[in-house]
Amino acid sequence: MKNPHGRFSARTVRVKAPGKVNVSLNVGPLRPDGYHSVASVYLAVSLYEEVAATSTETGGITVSISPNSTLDLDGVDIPLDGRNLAYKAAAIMADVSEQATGVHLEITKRVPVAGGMGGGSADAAATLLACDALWNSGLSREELAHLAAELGADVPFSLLGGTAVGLGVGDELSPALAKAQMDWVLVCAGYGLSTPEVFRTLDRLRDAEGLEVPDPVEVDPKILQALRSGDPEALSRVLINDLQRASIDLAPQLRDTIGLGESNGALAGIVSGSGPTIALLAHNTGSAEALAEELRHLGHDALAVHGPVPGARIISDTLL
Ligand SMILES: C[C@@](CO)(OP(=O)(O)O)[C@H](O)COP(=O)(O)OP(=O)(O)OC[C@H]1O[C@@H](n2ccc(N)nc2=O)[C@H](O)[C@@H]1O
Ligand SMILES: Nc1ncnc2c1ncn2[C@@H]1O[C@H](COP(=O)(O)OP(=O)(O)O)[C@@H](O)[C@H]1O
Repeated sequence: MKNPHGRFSARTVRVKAPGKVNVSLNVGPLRPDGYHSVASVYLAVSLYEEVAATSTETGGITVSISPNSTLDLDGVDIPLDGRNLAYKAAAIMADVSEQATGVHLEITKRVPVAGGMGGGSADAAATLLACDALWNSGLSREELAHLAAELGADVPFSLLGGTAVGLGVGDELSPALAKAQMDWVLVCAGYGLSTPEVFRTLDRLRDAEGLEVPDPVEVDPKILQALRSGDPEALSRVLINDLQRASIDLAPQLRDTIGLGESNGALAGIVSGSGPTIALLAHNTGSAEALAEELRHLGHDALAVHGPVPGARIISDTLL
């Protein structure tokens, strides 16, 4: 953007986007495109990534990680080049924006990396929205969701937020009703699991059993009833994640973490997405905070969160 003196003036748009927990995740067969058909109920939770997109005069896309990130990123591999999901999001927005400039993306990481909570997807969703504002692209939410689906199966949900059923590869979303806030404790592992490897492990375990894989996959209506009624006890009885056995096959200690949470008052525990983050459902906010405190006392990285929360949104827009 040019100021009244014809000089370039930079602008920063800051967007926050939530991580997610899969309250249910049913996995169908492997499709010819390398993806699995899924039926999932997504819940956006109060752990947010932030992306600050600043226009630059030099052109090109650069990415950095903010020192305000709350994660311990020592030894964690986050590519800062064209493999970064935020970079990819800015690149596809630049392709469709007449007023695209160069852009620097500063990412504040709070969602565990390769944790099964869609942190990279949240960065991509936040970047789509930030670049749309920065470059006055004027895309509708629907058009942004379409671009989001090109970036990854989980990206459209981080744009939408709330509670939603995801079909297809998880990108065909329909909002679901949730009457009340649900309280959870996230237990973060100090390592990541690769999503494709977890899916491959599930296929291997299923092949060895020789049982038929459900096709098409469907969401259990009891999940939606429990969310509609806002009853955490009812929800705790129907949580399901088909990937959980594969994540536990790769990281057997996850079973103990779920057991520890349940023996310390959680209603139920589940692996979030492909893991290794464990999501423990609590009775209410007070019991979630007490459980997180107890697990931290026992040496775990535990955090109380709630959901549903809204999807990606702009938090500031500043001319520098
Ligand atoms: C498992 C889930 C559950 O919400 O989340 P995470 O645990 O990654 O957060 C998602 O399905 C992950 O979504 P996302 O992380 O966006 O996946 P993508 O980047 O699109 O795909 C990475 C790889 O995962 C596998 N994949 C992903 C989605 C899907 N429905 N079937 C698959 O088989 C494919 O091998 C694909 O190449
Ligand atoms: N912006 C990003 N943040 C984190 N990881 C990213 C990002 N862009 C690309 N990646 C790569 O994607 C992998 C999975 O990322 P992430 O979204 O954190 O996990 P998950 O798919 O389990 O939710 C990481 O291991 C990393 O190599």
